[in-house]
Amino acid sequence: MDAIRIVGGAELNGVIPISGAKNAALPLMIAALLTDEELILENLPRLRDVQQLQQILSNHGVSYMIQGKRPGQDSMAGQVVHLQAKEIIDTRAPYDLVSKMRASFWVIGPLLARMGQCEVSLPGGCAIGTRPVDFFIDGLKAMGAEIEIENGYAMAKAPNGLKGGEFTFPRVSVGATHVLMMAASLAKGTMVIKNAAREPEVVDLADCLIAMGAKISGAGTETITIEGVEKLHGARHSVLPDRIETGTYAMAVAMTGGDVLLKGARADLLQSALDTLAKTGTKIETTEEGIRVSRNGTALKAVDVSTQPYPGFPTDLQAQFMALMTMAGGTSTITETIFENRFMHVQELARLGAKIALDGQKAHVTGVETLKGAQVMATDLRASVSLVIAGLVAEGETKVHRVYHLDRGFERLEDKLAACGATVERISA
Ligand SMILES: CC(=O)N[C@H]1[C@@H](OP(=O)(O)OP(=O)(O)OC[C@H]2O[C@@H](n3ccc(=O)[nH]c3=O)[C@H](O)[C@@H]2O)O[C@H](CO)[C@@H](O)[C@@H]1O
Ligand SMILES: C=C(OP(=O)(O)O)C(=O)O
Repeated sequence: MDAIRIVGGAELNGVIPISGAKNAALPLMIAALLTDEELILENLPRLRDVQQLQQILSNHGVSYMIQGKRPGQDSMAGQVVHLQAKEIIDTRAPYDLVSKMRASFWVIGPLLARMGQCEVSLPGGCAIGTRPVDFFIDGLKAMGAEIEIENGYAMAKAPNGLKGGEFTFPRVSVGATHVLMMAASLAKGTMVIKNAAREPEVVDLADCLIAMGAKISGAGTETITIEGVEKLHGARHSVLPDRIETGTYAMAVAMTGGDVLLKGARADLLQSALDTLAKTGTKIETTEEGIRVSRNGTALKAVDVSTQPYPGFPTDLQAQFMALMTMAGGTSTITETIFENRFMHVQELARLGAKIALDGQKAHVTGVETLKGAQVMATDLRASVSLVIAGLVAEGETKVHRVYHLDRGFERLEDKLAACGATVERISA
């Protein structure tokens, strides 16, 4: 299996293009199930999760056509993909496909709304906690669905169609907000979702659904109101830039030092993370082209952080920030509040010489003078990239194994870093 080999020590200087967001692309692709007309998505990233979802959707009958590259188009430009669910040929989302990726469970919303019934395997995804689906089930039940869990499948039906109503999430859930919003778009009457996720990806999905004819207001706030319509139509929508990829490369530059333009990045999508990074002594500037990140000679300061739903510091940047703090002056306390088991990178960072003490949901990271290269592997996507960030400054060679995690969510990671001066390559280990 492939690994990423890094020889630490080089500064990053240059330009890194930011891809379309994985966590927006996935629900947007799933929204294609809501209409028999064509949904055209621009700026879709080239990722394993996107490919995996393509397979799941084609199993339901969605045709998928990647528009050819235009002459002179930048090789890093996102794909333009045409999706069309003219007819839903299968309402079963089988274990083999769904178990590989959490977001594939989200087909439950559109399938139920359009077809009145479906059977969806309980999901898999990153090993970062138990990740139950109770909010999805309770939310859909509040819309009149009947759902039983049988043999590892959610068996869902809505014999009289889905209807509006009100549902308050016990805690913020991005996925369940996506699903209720999609389901309610085709329900009878008005659905009010309270304590909804405010993540930019929720707003992106709402924008696309509105372009498809949905009547949605309040996306990006705690209360979303959806007035159901009989039918949705085709639309063209561009996936927003990936705020987690942006934050990851910003932290990589903070770690190595240097000066990099994150082209196409939008600061408003990750202000809390950028503010935290600025406190470490990293310079952040917003330009017309994106975000410029630099650190030239200033020492890294230890900063405490606690993950929170948007607009707070994202859990998907926690591992990367921890990698950065391993080289800061002093001790930083990092608190994970979203997932109960998202510290799997700690023991791997320790292999590189990091000093981290775990105390329940808190990690106390005491900066060291140097990290030293080693063989490491991680069990999830963001944990894997945190090891790459540490490897960029570790003395000697670091090999990050299980690259498939990285390929789920980072498009051409090694090319983007190598173009800015890092010694990094993909090897067959
Ligand atoms: C593909 C995608 O967009 N994934 C993101 C999405 O995951 P995902 O949508 O799975 O995460 P949620 O926002 O649903 O999870 C938040 C918390 O709610 C809990 N919960 C959720 C649903 C439920 O039915 N019951 C329940 O208890 C979860 O276990 C977790 O502790 O948001 C997370 C939180 O920002 C990110 O880390 C993931 O990268
Ligand atoms: C946890 C993540 O993905 P997923 O929800 O698909 O497991 C992530 O993108 O960091």
